[in-house]
Amino acid sequence: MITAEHLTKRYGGRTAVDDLSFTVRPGVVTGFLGPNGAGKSTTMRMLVGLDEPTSGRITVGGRRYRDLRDPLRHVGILLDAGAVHRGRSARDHLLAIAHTHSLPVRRVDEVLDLVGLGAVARRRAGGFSLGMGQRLGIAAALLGDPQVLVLDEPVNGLDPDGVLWVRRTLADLAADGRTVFLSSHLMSELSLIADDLVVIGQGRLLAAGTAQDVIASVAPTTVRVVSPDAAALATALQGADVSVTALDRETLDVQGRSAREIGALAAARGMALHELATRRISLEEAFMQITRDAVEYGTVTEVAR
Ligand SMILES: Nc1ncnc2c1ncn2[C@@H]1O[C@H](COP(=O)(O)OP(=O)(O)OP(=O)(O)O)[C@@H](O)[C@H]1O
Repeated sequence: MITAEHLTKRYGGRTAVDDLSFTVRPGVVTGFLGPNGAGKSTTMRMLVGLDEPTSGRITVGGRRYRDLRDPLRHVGILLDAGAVHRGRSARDHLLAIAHTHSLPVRRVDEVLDLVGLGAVARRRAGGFSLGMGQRLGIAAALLGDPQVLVLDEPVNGLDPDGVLWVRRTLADLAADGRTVFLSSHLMSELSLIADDLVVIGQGRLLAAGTAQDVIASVAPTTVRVVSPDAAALATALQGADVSVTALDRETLDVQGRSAREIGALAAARGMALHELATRRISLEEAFMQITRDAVEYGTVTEVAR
C-alpha cells in the first residue's frame, strides 16, 4: 500500500505537488496519470526518497522510504531505464546492484529469465534496444522481490509488443498481491494496463478510483434514443433523477435510465424505437476532460476553448 497525505513540494515559488492525498492498493495495477509537468515524477521521487516533501508525507506500508531497512526488498523502482552503464553486460549491471544490496546472485539469473533477457544476459546493455532496456530496468526493480513496484513511464516509446509484454508482466505481479504503481502521460497506453487510476494536474488531485469510476465521474452514461414518439417518450421518462435532452424531433439523449429500462418503458406504452444505444466515453476522452484546465502547455485550440 502506498499512501500520500497532503503531500506538497515547492521549488522556490513554484508548487510542483500541491496538497496531494491518495492511496494505491495492493493486488491491482494503478496508473498515475497527468499531463506533462503535472508533478508525477516529483511525487515518485519523493516516494523513493530522492526528494524531500516541503510538507505532508508519502509512505510505503506506513513507512517513509528512507526509514525502510533493505529498501530494495520492499520497493522496486524503475525511474529511468536508460540509467545503466553502457559498457556493462545486463548480468553485470544486475550483479552490481545485487552485491551492493546483499541480494543473492541466483536472483540475478532468476529475474533475467523472468523478463526474457536470459539469452542476452552477457551482451552489453549499451547495445540494447529501448524495449530490452525497459526489460532490464524492470529486472532491476524485481531483484529484491519487492511487494511494491514503482515505475515511471515504463511503456514510454515501446512498440505494441513491448507494451503488451509490460502489461502482462505487471498484471501478473499485481495478481500475485503486489502493489504496482506506474506513471504515464499517455492515456491510450494506461487504459490497457491500469485497473485503478490516480489523475493529477498542476500538482493537484483531479480524480482517483477504478477506471470506470473515474469515467463515470466526468460523464454519466448516456443512452441515445431515436423514436417517432420521442416527445411522448420524453414526457414518460420524466423524473427527478433523469435528464432528457432532445437533439431533434426524433432523437433524445437520456441520462439516469438504462437502455433496458427505456426499452421496457417504450414497449409497455407501444412506442416504436428506431435506435437505442448506450454511449460511454472512452478513458482517453475522460482524461482529456479531467485534465483540460490543468495542461501546462496546451495547444492553441485547447487554450482557446
Ligand atoms: N528540480 C526542480 N526545480 C524546479 N522545478 C522543478 C524541478 N523538478 C520539477 N520541477 C517543476 O515541477 C513541475 C512538475 O514536474 P514533474 O517532472 O514532476 O512533472 P511530470 O508530471 O513528471 O511531467 P512529465 O510527464 O513531463 O514527466 C514542473 O512544472 C517542473 O517544471
